Amino acid sequence: MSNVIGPTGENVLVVIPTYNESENLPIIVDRLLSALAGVHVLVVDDSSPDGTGEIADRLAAEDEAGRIHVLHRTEKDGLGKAYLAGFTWGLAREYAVLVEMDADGSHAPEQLHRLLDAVNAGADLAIGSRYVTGGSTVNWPKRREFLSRGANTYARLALGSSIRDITAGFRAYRREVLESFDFAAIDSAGYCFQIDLAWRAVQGGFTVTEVPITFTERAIGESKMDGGVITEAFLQVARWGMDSRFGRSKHG
Ligand SMILES: Nc1nc2c(ncn2[C@@H]2O[C@H](COP(=O)(O)OP(=O)(O)O[C@H]3O[C@H](CO)[C@@H](O)[C@H](O)[C@@H]3O)[C@@H](O)[C@H]2O)c(=O)[nH]1
Repeated sequence: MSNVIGPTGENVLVVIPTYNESENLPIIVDRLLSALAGVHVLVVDDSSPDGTGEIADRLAAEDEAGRIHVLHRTEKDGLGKAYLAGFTWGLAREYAVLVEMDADGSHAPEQLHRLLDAVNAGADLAIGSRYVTGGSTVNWPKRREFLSRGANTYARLALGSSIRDITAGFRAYRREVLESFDFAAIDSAGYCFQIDLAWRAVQGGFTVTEVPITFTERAIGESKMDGGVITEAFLQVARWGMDSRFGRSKHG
């Protein structure tokens, strides 16, 4: 399979969802464009009260190369909906690969090339994984790691999937993978969106590869994880597991 990505990330759109990330956003965008000067960035902001959206607009105006774009949404509507809006924007343009990355520095832009290398080597979906050999977490509270590992074990068993870090939020999709999904049928709002899309890719017959990354707990701001996110993931995964066991519709 031919390389679709240029040496400094040309043809790649990095979608960054933001809610109250005013301090983190300038840092992450600077790190990203320093690491890979050829990528484009799309910030999807849900009218953050702390002014993240305005900061994103300023960063976009200041980047003479026109690599930074901003999508403003009217209210906080969950990670999944923010990504779907970002993907829709990206798929309407020429990008060959669309990347998911958090704004808070948990995902190191300096490691993005690992995901892009995997795509160039043939992966349709490359997942930056904490739970394969070489992957790790730094400063993550024990409670969060326990929850994350538990969610991954549960998803593996319920779905019969072999992906070690199916909840990971640092990943690169070939555009064809996203084009194959019916976005209108994707109703996962919170972090189970990550499981949802990875499972759709597996069921669609795409090649999913995990590459090791280091996940570092945010230094600034707060996680948006809450009880609703956990309950949604638990129920959705149970439903998808049953669907797949009983041969019902592909997904969702
Ligand atoms: N636009 C928008 N952005 C949001 C929303 N909720 C969260 N975000 C943004 O999504 C990113 C991840 O949110 P966090 O709240 O920082 O996530 P986390 O708790 O650190 O969770 C991480 O681990 C999860 C479990 O592995 C992952 O599923 C998740 O993607 C993320 O990597 C951040 O950039 C945050 O601002 C929302 O409703 N709308």
